This record gives sequence, C-alpha cells and structure tokens, in this order.
Amino acid sequence: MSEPELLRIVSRSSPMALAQVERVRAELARHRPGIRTEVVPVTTSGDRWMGDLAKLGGKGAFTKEVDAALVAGEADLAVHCVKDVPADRPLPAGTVFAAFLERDDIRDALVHPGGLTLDQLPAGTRVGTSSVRRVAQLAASHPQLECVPMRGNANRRLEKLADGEADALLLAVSGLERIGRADVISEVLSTEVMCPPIGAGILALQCREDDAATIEAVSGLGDPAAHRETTAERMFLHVLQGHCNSPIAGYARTERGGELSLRAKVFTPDGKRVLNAHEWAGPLDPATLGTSVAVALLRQGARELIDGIAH
Ligand SMILES: NCc1[nH]cc(CCC(=O)O)c1CC(=O)O
Repeated sequence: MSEPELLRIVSRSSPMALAQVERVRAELARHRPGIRTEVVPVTTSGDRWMGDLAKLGGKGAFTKEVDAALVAGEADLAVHCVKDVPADRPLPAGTVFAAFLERDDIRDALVHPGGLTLDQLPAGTRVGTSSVRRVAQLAASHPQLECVPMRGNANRRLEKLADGEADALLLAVSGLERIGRADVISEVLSTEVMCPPIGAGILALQCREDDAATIEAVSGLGDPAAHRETTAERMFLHVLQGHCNSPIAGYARTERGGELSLRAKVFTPDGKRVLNAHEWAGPLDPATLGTSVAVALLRQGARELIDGIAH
C-alpha cells in the first residue's frame, strides 16, 4: 500500500490538545519520516460552554466537532483523549480507532499554591472541580473540604486558581505534564484515594474506516497494553450505561506476567455509598473482563444507584 504524503490531524485547540498532537507528530516522524503532517485545530462545544456539561445535552461535548471534521474529509486523523470519547455508543459511523498510544500517568493531582497535601488542607478549603467522579470521592475521603464548580481547559483553570476562584484544584497528572505544568502539583493522589476515570491517560488515533493507507501508517504507533486496557475499560462503561452525572471510576492494568485486571467503582454523588469490584482476566479477553466487572457492579445495585441520580 502506498504511504500517504500528507496527514491532516484534527484535534481540539486547547494547549493540552495541541501538545497531544505534537506527541503524535513526533512519534509519526520516527515511524514514518516520509509523511508530512498538518494540524487542523477545532473548537468543540465543550470548550465553548462554561456551564454544567450535563446541561449541554448529549455526550461527546469534546469530540463531536473533531469527529465531524474527520468524517467530512477535512482531516485524515483525529486525536482524542479516550476519557472524552463516549463509551455507551459506537464511534461515529465510518470511523475507527487505529491505535492507542502508550499510556501516561493515570492519577489525579492536587494543585495547591501553598504546597499542602489533601490531608493538610484546612476545613472549608475550596477545591475547584466540576467532575462528579472527583466530587464524590473527595466528599467520601475529605468531607471537611468544599468543592466549587470549575470548568475550562487546564491552563484556564490554573488562571482561575490564581485569580482566587478556588483555593486548590484537582487535575489529571498526565494533562499537567502535557501542558508542561507538572511543577504546580502539590500531591499526586493514589488510585485508592482518587480512582481515575475510564480511559485516563490514553490517547486514541481515529481514522475513517475506508482510509486503509492512513490506518496502516499510524497503526505502528499503537501500544498493545493500552489497547487491551482501553478495550476492557470501555466495555465496562458500555455495559454499565452511565449518564453524564454518574460518578464512575475504574482502571485496567497489565500486571507483571501480562495478566490484565480491572477494578471499578460507582458512587452516589455524596460519596456515601460505593460499589466496588476487582477482577482478573484469567483466560478472558479484555472485553469479557469489562463485561464481567460491569455485571458484578450491576449485581450490587449499580443500575438503581445510577438511575437514582438526577441527570
Ligand atoms: N476533561 C478534560 C480532560 N480530558 C482528558 C484529561 C486528562 C488527560 C487524559 O486523561 O488523557 C483532561 C483534564 C483533566 O481531567 O484534568
């Protein structure tokens, strides 16, 4: 198959998204030095809307416009955070994931200008986050802290923190590393304290399914462990069928020896109830592991818990 001369890469235009594109370009330059790349930045509805994401209607607030450019042929390759790609429905018709890049840090970080850790924060400290997953877990572990809504890309949130809109922030370690601001991290939170979201730290490369040349050109960037972990995590979420207000967390990990495990949790918004499951794949394929963990949580009442949350 002949190699494409030019790959037009579409992505959100936030600093984090553009850093992600630069990683893809650098990896592609190593694998396929003959291919030129061009960046097609788009603004998504999730970038524009600074209110409650649930009120935006429907999922995919950070992916819709990027996918549309790919489907329309205005670009050949889309770069997404797996975390932002809805898992309860198929990918947009005519598109496929061609590769998942090697996974970055999956943990969340506390950003506190005074350098304190979560346990050291005084009662009433305002922690800026609009994530129902972070709010529920923080309420469970540190009920004396107060969560205040905080949206916008990571750079914007750091500005809002500096402006005093909150006293501290919770942000993904990987995101801060991508924008070159790991220096603001005051504590990296263990996955026991703050279980990550499905797909944390993984970038997906999405192509048109009939564009075999592009799929072939980028498939070498894929990481097999990231692929297995994404498959297990997204199947888990697909079976669970959450909505935008359901606090769901979980991650698959390829342990030494190569075996995959998946742990996952569902919370009430106040964090007072937690359903918890952890299973090993054994002979199961990743998708079946994801299904099994979802069923384990459904047996514990996850459906009723999720449906009981306003959305
Ligand atoms: N919702 C925005 C978003 N999408 C992906 C990441 C983090 C990077 C990743 O997990 O790939 C972030 C920022 C954050 O949650 O702090």
